[in-house]
Amino acid sequence: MLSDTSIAFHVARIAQQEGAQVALTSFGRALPITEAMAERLPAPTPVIRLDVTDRGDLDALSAAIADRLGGLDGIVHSIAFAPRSALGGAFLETSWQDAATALEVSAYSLKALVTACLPLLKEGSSVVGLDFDAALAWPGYDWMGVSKAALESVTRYLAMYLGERRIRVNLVAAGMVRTLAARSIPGVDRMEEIWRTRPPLAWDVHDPEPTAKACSVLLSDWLPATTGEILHVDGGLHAVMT
Ligand SMILES: NC(=O)c1ccc[n+]([C@@H]2O[C@H](COP(=O)([O-])OP(=O)(O)OC[C@H]3O[C@@H](n4cnc5c(N)ncnc54)[C@H](O)[C@@H]3O)[C@@H](O)[C@H]2O)c1
Repeated sequence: MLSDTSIAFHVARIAQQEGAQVALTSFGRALPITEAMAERLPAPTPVIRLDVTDRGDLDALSAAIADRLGGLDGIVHSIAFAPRSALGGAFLETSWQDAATALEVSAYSLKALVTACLPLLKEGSSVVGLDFDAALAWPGYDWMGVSKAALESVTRYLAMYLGERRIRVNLVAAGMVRTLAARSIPGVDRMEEIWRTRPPLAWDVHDPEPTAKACSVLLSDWLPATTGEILHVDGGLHAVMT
């Protein structure tokens, strides 16, 4: 998480209010920011270093979690990144290298994170990722949109391969939430306008709570037979043509 607008901040807050113990991950220059944000959460929250593209960080992850929390019942993947050239309308010019960075950090990382944590995950564990509806092409979302389509597919494959261990893997496809990452997408004003005017249920881009609550439900044992699912939390926008 990069600020108290981050979706992950609110997932952590609600999970703690519901009785969960939570650890956060962060890396590089964001690490001290995440540590400062952790202080604002209702309960003590360790921060573990993790760059999802760093093999060493991934290899050290399960031992660090076991050390700080003693075990693991759930994972929230709230991670995405695309280089500037992969967003904002330059889709036809984006190099493979920049597209590959978006795909690795935003989609392959779900597999990397889950397998790194696998020694700790047990029957009934739940993995939840943050998605942005990839059934459509969005103005300016470009290779991040392609990465979300990949994330949706990675989720279905993880659901298939982890089902026999009774580990669930699902996504929350959220509507626009005004976070630092969202504000950095060129053309985001047009996207926000879509959410201000078109969903059947009124949608507030300043309110991450509906998204965070849905993550908590998927983390809990209230949906024990649901996996490989994409739960839309977007005011119903995905379902209508208005
Ligand atoms: N904000 C929205 O409108 C919206 C809507 C739907 C889905 N989402 C998704 O929600 C998730 C969280 O986004 P957010 O809007 O809260 O923004 P955010 O900037 O708070 O979260 C993105 C996080 O990704 C992390 N990250 C980037 N590269 C990483 C790497 N190599 N290793 C580890 N972590 C890395 C950043 O540190 C940051 O904490 C993302 O997957 C995003 O695509 C956001």
